[in-house]
Amino acid sequence: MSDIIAIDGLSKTYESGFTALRDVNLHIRKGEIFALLGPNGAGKTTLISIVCGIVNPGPGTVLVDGCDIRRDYRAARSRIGLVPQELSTDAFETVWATVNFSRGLFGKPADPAYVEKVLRDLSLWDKRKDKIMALSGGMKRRVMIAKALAHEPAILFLDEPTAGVDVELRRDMWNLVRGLRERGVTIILTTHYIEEAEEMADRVGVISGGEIILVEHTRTLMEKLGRKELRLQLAAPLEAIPAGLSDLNLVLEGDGHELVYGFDARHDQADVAGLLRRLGEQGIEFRDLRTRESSLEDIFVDLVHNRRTGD
Ligand SMILES: Nc1ncnc2c1ncn2[C@@H]1O[C@H](COP(=O)(O)OP(=O)(O)OP(=O)(O)O)[C@@H](O)[C@H]1O
Repeated sequence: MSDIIAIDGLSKTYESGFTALRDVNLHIRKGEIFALLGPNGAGKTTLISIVCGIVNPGPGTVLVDGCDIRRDYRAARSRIGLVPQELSTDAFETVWATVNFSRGLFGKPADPAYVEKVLRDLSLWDKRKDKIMALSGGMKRRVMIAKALAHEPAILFLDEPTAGVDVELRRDMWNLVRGLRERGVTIILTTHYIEEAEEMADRVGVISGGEIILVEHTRTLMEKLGRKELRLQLAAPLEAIPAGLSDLNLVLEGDGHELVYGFDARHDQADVAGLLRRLGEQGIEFRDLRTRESSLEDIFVDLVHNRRTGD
């Protein structure tokens, strides 16, 4: 896959003197779903806003489908649809007029059939004659997406697309994102719902303190950094881990009722059978056992935390 966005050596210091991005290098591949994860204030919106031409870039280069965002601003911008975090649209216009106007802004000829399809995909067709101000918050968000798609962009940025939206809209949103990807649209999203990134994204990038600290295939990341856990519900509570088992990575939880064995997903041949045998030798019985793999959320929290504490 070729790169549709190439960010190299990008930094950004706001007029206040605050440096929001430091030497960011990030290449997004054509047709992928890329999730940008980071704690509040990490620089996600700043990065997206620079690529979309809303915030002035600092040093470094950004190419969008080969177009330099400074030298070739209009061409670069025309490749992009942006669904911002905040709703911003002309409240007095109808849905139909708003979406068609957005298309016109990019110099695209009118295409009512295309706009109809976008509105239908977003369950907005019945609302096309309604004024935006008369719509519910969820419907307004759908309009923001329709606006972003109006000029048939090759790249769609979704900044916190599902923050505060209901389950139905979330589901529609992800169906839409999958449909767009099938048509070759590249999707970059920021999200606080890490399980969504885990489910949706081909690759994830983690940003913290204005620096990209990791970019990885979602699955590889889970395999590389994920941990597995075996949880045993004990028949009788233990006060402490028996000395004979102290060489194992065991933790007691639930007032001594639960024994947790943690091991690296990389070595998933970890000796579970050996552990169970040794428990038997110690006379420790259990009623139930469960395994759990760490989620992307666990991995993310570890990464950002380690970065902050310098581990
Ligand atoms: N116009 C500005 N002037 C000065 N500082 C700014 C400006 N815009 C953003 N910042 C600062 O830059 C940092 C990064 O902000 P940004 O909005 O990019 O983070 P974010 O990762 O999108 O966070 P969130 O998840 O909270 O939306 C923050 O500390 C913010 O206060």
